Amino acid sequence: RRLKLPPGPKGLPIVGNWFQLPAQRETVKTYNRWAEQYGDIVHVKDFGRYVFILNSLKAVDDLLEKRSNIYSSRPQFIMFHKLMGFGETTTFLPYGDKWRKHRTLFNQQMNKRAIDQFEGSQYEAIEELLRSILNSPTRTHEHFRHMTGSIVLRFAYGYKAKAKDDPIYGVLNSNGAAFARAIIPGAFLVDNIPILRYVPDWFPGAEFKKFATETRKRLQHSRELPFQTVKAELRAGNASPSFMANALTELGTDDESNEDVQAVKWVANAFWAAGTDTTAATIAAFIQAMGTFPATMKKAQKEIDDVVGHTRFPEFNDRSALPYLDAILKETMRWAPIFPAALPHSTTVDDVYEGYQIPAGSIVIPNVWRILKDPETYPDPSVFRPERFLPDENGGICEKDPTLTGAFGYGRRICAGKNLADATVWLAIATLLWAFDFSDPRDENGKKLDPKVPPPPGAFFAPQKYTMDITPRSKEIEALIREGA
Ligand code: HEM
Repeated sequence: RRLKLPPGPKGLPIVGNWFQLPAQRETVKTYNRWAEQYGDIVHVKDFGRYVFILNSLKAVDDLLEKRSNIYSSRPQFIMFHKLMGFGETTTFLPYGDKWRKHRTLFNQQMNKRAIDQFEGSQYEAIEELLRSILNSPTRTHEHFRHMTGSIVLRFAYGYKAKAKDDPIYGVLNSNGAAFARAIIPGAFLVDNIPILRYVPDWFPGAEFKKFATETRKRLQHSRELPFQTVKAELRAGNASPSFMANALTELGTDDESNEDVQAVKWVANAFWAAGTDTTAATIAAFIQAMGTFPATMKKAQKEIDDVVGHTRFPEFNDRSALPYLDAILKETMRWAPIFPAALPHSTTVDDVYEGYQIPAGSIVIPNVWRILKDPETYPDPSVFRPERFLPDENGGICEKDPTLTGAFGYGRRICAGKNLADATVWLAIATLLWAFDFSDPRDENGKKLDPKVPPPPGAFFAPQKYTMDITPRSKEIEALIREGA
């Protein structure tokens, strides 16, 4: 404790830097400004909590990767984690046995063989996407969400969503607004003045308790409804293969007092919560890049035409023959990382790094945006250039794979669904490039989009709403899309 803390902006007594913390505005801009001023590791204080922002690949590698045994917990907030109940989801569990159980369940379902079993539902979802784009090309964002949502639902529960307005979406999304509000540190006073959680519900100013109770109820319903459906199907012997059906069958019980059954329910829910918008946003960023960089799009389409032609849909088996597409996938995740600051980690014991103290319980935030836009690692970072990930004339690849340097996070908390995300995004890239030409992305006022993709205001990169010209690449392809495979 006698060691100094890393440099950072000066705070006020008691509240620390609470007023300067970016909440949902200017997150990356604020972190970058502090990085310029104070260096690779910046310290700020949020009331009594120590917060460290890591601004370089070296710092995240040294701490979140090499010391991941002590940098893999999550900060815990009273409102979000305890009162609303989000603290039980895989993503926000503290490091420990419960979290390990969740990750084991994830790993069993996220290996390549398990994902391959769901290829059929991925093909169905992508074909529906193509037809939807043909019919209403201005509503791509909605189509992407339905596509990724239906894949995740098939995967998690064996449920086949009928259309974009399937009632299950309403149930699973019912907490979106509450989540977005509560995830902002300090959004509720009770987080910084914990004793407030004990004020009676009728007390003036205690509306947060009602808000928390309602959120908790909706969260429980979104876990229960699909669970009860799969349970009934299993008992009737007509359950489709899915994560939940397989896991319950393996456990040999659906008894809800069993801890393992509870874990299965939460993990299935995390598939939805963590896997739908993330994947859809990545695909939206990809077509924005294609519309903005037409030479790259043409080059990729030539590669696909040579391997696939216009008389069949691309398939996963084509992947090894399409190296440029893999490079496009990596470049999409670098160019527009959808979690510009990943998710905050926290430390479980006191640590020392480069002569600075990092107390147990500190919040540690990786500045992913800065790392993936560092010109030392990725020259001309704002340019979408997949070639950076292909072997150069000496056969070496000089630029680091962004799926390993931040786009999926770090260490033991690295994205639990990255194999499914990789498969879905790859299939979307291959099939969309095979099917359509994209051009002239523009915002809602018809203004051309900034090709440099500015950092998002908050902690999640939801590509801004845009439209673009989307046209089928040939009559044969259009006919195939209308017919289906
Ligand atoms: C392109 C799509 C996706 C991206 C870019 C992405 C990115 C991320 C990132 C940055 C994190 C935080 C890692 C950290 O804290 O260091 C994360 C965590 C997580 N992701 Fe993903 N993700 C994607 C898709 C998915 C999918 C499809 C699923 C599941 C079906 C999923 C499940 C999870 C879970 C459960 C966690 C929390 C892991 C933990 O805390 O142990 N993600 N993801």
